[in-house]
Amino acid sequence: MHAIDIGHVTLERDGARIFPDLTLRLTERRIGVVGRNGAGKSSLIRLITGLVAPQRGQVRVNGIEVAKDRTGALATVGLLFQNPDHQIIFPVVRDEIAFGLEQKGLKRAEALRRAEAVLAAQGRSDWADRLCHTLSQGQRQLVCLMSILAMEPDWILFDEPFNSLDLPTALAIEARIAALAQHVVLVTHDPARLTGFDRILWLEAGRIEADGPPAEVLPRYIAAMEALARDAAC
Ligand SMILES: Nc1ncnc2c1ncn2[C@@H]1O[C@H](COP(=O)(O)OP(=O)(O)OP(=O)(O)O)[C@@H](O)[C@H]1O
Repeated sequence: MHAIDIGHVTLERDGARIFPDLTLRLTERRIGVVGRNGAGKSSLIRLITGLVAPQRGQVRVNGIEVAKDRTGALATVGLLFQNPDHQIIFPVVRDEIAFGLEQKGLKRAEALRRAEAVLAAQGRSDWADRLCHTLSQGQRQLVCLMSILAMEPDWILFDEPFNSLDLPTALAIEARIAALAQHVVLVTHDPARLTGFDRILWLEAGRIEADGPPAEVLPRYIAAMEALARDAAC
């Protein structure tokens, strides 16, 4: 069963209480997360990947307690950061994609073979020997996505993947996300990217302000943000 289970989670970081008591069960294929700056969206993503551990409560993804079983978590959940340069370690594309597979225990030759298979599946075989820093930001983001796809996780999380991309590149990344077979959780400030999604979570100061289908949640969210913008303009 594909499910993210967050049970009575309290999360504090450096003394700041981010989630006082969060309970959520997520099973849909396409889940969008919206909210203002500081609402807790990135913290939620970090909890689901197991990069931060809650002080109280549990986070399980497909039954794996992600903060404790790091190997299980890496095989189950992949995270695409907003900035590919926070993710890319290796100079050459093929090595970057193979790295996670080697971490997973694959022999180097097999990891490289799989990296090349992922590049071929994405129509990017010619990138294998490219230096990552010679690719554009959108292309580097695709390298990060391919590194995740190589790991074959059941869930892929995206933390504001469209920021600092031009419109055609953002649309291309959106189309790639739409085509993924995996379950997706996508954090974005742009509600237009979430219209076809199954479920939207609206976070507000560490609480769920609204949770439901896009047609129900997004118009309320947009209206609230427009009201805040009007107030700020006065
Ligand atoms: N390491 C930390 N130490 C202390 N406070 C933190 C830490 N990380 C996040 N916070 C606080 O937790 C709250 C939620 O932060 P988070 O980054 O999850 O929000 P966000 O919704 O992703 O915001 P943004 O849209 O600006 O990226 C904020 O008030 C932030 O200041």
